[in-house]
Amino acid sequence: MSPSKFNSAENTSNPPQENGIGDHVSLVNSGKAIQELAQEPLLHGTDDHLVEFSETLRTVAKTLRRVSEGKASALAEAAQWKRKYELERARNLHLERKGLLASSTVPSEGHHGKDQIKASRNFPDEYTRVDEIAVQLDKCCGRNDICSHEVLRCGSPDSDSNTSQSKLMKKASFKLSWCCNGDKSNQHKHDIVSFEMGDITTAERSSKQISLKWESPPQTVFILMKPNSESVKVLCSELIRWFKEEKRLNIFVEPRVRGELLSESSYYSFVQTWQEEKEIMDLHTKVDFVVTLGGDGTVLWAASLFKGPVPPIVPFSLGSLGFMTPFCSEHYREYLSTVLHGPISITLRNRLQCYVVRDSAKNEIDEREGPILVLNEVTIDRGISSFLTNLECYCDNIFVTSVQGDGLILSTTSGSTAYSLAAGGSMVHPQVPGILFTPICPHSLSFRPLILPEHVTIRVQVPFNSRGHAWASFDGKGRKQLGPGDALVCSMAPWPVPTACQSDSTSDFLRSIHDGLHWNLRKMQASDGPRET
Ligand SMILES: NC(=O)c1ccc[n+]([C@@H]2O[C@H](COP(=O)([O-])OP(=O)(O)OC[C@H]3O[C@@H](n4cnc5c(N)ncnc54)[C@H](O)[C@@H]3O)[C@@H](O)[C@H]2O)c1
Ligand SMILES: Nc1ncnc2c1ncn2[C@@H]1O[C@H](COP(=O)(O)OP(=O)(O)OP(=O)(O)O)[C@@H](O)[C@H]1O
Repeated sequence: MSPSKFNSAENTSNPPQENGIGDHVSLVNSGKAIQELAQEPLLHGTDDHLVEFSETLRTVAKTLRRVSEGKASALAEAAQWKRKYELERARNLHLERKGLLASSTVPSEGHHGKDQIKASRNFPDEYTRVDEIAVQLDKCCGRNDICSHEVLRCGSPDSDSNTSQSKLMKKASFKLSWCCNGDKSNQHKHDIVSFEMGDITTAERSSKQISLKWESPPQTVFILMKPNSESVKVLCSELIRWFKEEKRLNIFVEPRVRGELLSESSYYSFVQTWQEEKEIMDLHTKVDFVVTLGGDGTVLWAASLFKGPVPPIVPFSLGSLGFMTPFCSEHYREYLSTVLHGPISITLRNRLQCYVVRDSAKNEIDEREGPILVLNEVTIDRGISSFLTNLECYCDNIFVTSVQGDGLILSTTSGSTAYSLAAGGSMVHPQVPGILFTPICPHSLSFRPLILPEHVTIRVQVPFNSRGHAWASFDGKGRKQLGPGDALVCSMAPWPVPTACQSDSTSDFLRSIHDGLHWNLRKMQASDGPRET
């Protein structure tokens, strides 16, 4: 074997030149040398080492030849693709310029049209060329189906054609807005997203922390207290004196409470109340804020007095659980001074409005009776009946399911920690907008609770073939019997209950599930013991 051949074989392993053509030439040369080397007969001699060395060299030479052949074919293929790419691009350019020329000849297009006509005067030569190219293109990629029009166009680096391309590539514009079922007017429609280049982003979030800031000082307070509690009565009397003497507020109480106060002392004669039930309807127009002294039941009671808008409620805890009562009564002066001064965080608690529709009313909701508003939940159960309830449920007139069991709870998210929780429903932050659909003891293994969006209307119907009656109760009160054919229709009410927070909505919620329910309380595992290796 001659040293020159050694050298040429070695040269093939040199890094190829950057330039594609030079690269190719050096590959061809080294390829030849390799071929010669590979065809050289095996050395026959006495030295075994030399034979072994020669064989190794032949193997290396063969491998190098395969590599060089592969690279050459890859280069050829790349060149073919490049040409196809250029042909396709030229064709696109041609089509687009043709389009522009056509639009520029329309006289009503103003000065833009003139510019485009001027620019198009430079085209003819290129047109002839691109027309030729287009013919070739039809032959190559048109027939073989290998060019992607869109992909090539997006990847085009040609800055001249960028404007016209972006015109052709522009995304269709659209807008999103809230719309109400059956609402033909545009009254309740407004944009919910900001639209930028067709990308959707939320413009506002419904569960923001809400802050209340008084624009004029509050003047009237309504104090509500749970009945039959001596400690609550004592606190109520103390609070009334403080509001009157320190804060110069007008004070409203329930008629029962005013009677109790007056039986104690005539001092309380300034305390106001109402004579007739219908006056309660106007209460929200007279009262700036409400103070409740009791447990969650007193907050529910307070909310139930307001059939329309509800003033902000400041709930003091004098019960056992107190999910909705974050204020400790011992520090009432401090808390109430902060409330009077503002700003304060509030939780806007949604309520459900419920209508009982009798079969005899032919499915017509009697709006005159007004809805029953609930802060926690409406429950439809079997009452004292020993039969399984059978309730047909519809959501926006779409059949959801038949509840066969003890009943169904339709709960607000505030009520999610009450009866619904006991029936296996999830706990939900009170500012999450939604309606919980929780079965009570369903006679089915697969009936999991649901959470439906706030905007739906739910209808729970007692079927005509039902064996028994059902009973609806509202925040655990005011039971109404539902016979076969009767229904309960329920949707989100427009009047939420604003309750003052001790810190903020989320901290108060988390504190109440920790302190009230001891949620996920478990002794921490000791750090000593077995470890993963
Ligand atoms: N099995 C149950 O858990 C069950 C049964 C019936 C009623 N309730 C609940 O009782 C409520 C009526 O309350 P009440 O005080 O007038 O009756 P109540 O005196 O019988 O008290 C019921 C308990 O539920 C608690 N509660 C009320 N609302 C709550 C809420 N939003 N989050 C967490 N706990 C809450 C109260 O603090 C009280 O401890 C109903 O709305 C219903 O949710 C629960
Ligand atoms: N002003 C009121 N008038 C009539 N009933 C009321 C009034 N305030 C509360 N109630 C009712 O009294 C019951 C008990 O009230 P609440 O839940 O506030 O006290 P509690 O039972 O001592 O508290 P907890 O439930 O936390 O142990 C509830 O059913 C509630 O509806």
